[in-house]
Amino acid sequence: MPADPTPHGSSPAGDPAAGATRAPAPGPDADADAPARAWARGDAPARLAQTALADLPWQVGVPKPDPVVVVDGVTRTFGGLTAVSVDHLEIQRGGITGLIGPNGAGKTTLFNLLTGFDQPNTGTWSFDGRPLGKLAPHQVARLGVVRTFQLTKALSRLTVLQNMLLGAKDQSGESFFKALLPTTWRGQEKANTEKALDLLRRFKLDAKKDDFAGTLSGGQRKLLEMARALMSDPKVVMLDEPMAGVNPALTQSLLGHVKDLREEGMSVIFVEHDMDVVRDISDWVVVMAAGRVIAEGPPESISQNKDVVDAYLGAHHDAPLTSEEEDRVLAESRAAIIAERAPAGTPSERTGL
Ligand SMILES: Nc1ncnc2c1ncn2[C@@H]1O[C@H](COP(=O)(O)OP(=O)(O)OP(=O)(O)O)[C@@H](O)[C@H]1O
Repeated sequence: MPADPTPHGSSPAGDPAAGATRAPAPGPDADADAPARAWARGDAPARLAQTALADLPWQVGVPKPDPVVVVDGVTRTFGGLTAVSVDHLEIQRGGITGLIGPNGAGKTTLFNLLTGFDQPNTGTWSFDGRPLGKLAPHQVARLGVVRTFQLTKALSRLTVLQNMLLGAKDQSGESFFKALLPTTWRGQEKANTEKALDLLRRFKLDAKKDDFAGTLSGGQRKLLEMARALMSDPKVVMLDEPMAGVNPALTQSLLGHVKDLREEGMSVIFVEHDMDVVRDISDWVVVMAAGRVIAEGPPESISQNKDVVDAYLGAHHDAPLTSEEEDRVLAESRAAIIAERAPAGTPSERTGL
């Protein structure tokens, strides 16, 4: 579903035309110690993330109080096309960050780069201060950054439980030395199976554990992907369009699961086109267009941002046509039909008109 950039919230800046670089300065009562006090009070993670982000200016590249992922100068080109060009981006620890943007903005490519599924032309990025460049996906996952895919990658010919076990951090065959000690890996396998079954219960997939993943519905596959991602005890979970193709009944359940990840202390970055979902669960929203980050801020700031509205309108292919556009399309169609009839035969012979 294409994102709807129409304003829904109200901007503290009071300026609906505020562009990406015209973010409000921190308010007079901006309080640098607020996040630390919130931690000390033992506030719920959702509240902590919101407190940490509350007084930040809505500025592209704005430093976060406690960044878990930091991206610097990352570019990726395909031939002449610059798919990603991100100067500086920080993701706040413990928050849910929504990554939005029109089709082709570079969101999935950025996900691919950050998780080792693709390599950039330039740039560096880090997780918890540790550079992640040049690492393979399984190494990135082992460090604590996992992802799901827009089109789910559940292996159809494996059972649900087998799919889960593939997500486990310590596979029995992973280490040659462990494989030489059957008791170690049997114990590990048992622990992994128990963990998988726990997660399947939590995601209400336990009754399907012996079914082939190929028999699951689209929504159930999304749940399976999320559950499998949790098998490796990640710190950062990156979800690529987790709600796409999911029926409304499962949407609420998926949204609940995403919020639960934050409650358990994980940082979530998710790509989503449905702005209702973005508004509902994001603590912070990053907007990309044509490979660049064009805006950042809390959800209510985004639909007010002129650059964001322009980016979406520029790419909004399914907006209703204006009457001028309708006339133009009709004229082009008529011209095409006439051209088609011209070379040979009568209209009825060629087109049935
Ligand atoms: N492997 C590739 N080869 C060539 N071009 C690519 C490749 N992968 C992505 N692109 C191009 O890079 C640009 C960014 O694509 P990307 O899939 O990252 O966008 P997106 O924001 O995730 O889009 P969507 O919301 O439609 O999934 C697009 O123009 C796309 O066609």
